[in-house]
Amino acid sequence: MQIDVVTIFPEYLAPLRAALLGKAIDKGLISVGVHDLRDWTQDVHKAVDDSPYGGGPGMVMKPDIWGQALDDVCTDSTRLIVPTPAGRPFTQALAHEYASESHLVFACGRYEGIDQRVVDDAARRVRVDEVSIGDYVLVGGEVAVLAIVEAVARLLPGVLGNPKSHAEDSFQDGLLEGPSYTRPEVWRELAVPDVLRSGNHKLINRWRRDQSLVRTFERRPDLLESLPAEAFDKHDRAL
Ligand SMILES: COC(=O)COc1cccc(COC(=O)c2cn[nH]c2)c1
Repeated sequence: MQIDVVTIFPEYLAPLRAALLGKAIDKGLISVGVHDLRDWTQDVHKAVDDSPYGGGPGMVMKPDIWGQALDDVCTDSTRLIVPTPAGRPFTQALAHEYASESHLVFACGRYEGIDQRVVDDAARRVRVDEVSIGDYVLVGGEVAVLAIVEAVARLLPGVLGNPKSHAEDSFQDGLLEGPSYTRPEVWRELAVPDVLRSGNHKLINRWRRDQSLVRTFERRPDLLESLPAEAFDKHDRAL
């Protein structure tokens, strides 16, 4: 998979080459290109933003600069992803979709955002997703790109040590992951739940499922509502 990121802060993307992703890059599973948007400016001030039409605070990123950058970086098979607070939610399902793409391009917005015509024009040639990683406002898209790229890269075969660990991902069965424990058996007078040391895997799986359901009900009831009825067996309903 080829990943390209266009940003005015290329150094912000340095962590992409560290650790997990660094290994994936070394193995040739992913190749990452980081491009400085200012490389496409012609003026001495390398201006990338201007005042918003209609007035209002802040600045908007200029369409002409972005247009040239995306013309050079995108290809017909590109999936263009623009992190924005106004985007549709980035979810584990979308991470799986992105993991099957051959070329992801990320456009990092700053200030009050990118002139909307950049997205509208790009959508004439490539698939464009404006996605949100959460209901809060960051200063720019770079941090969101780090989060999205990590969520996608870990799904690629060969990137994670243990391929089975996706199967137990939170959201994999639409529920939140329950609590996990490791040695010691008692720590600061807190003991590991007995069932986990029983060796009875039928009971253990049942207990883990119950923990997931209770945690999801308590923390993310919205996730329960979006699950079909057949997702719950008779024991679940008894909870
Ligand atoms: C068309 O897209 C744009 O104009 C994007 O512009 C901006 C402007 C400011 C900040 C950001 C970064 O994204 C977030 O803050 C964000 C994403 N998820 N949750 C918060 C992007």
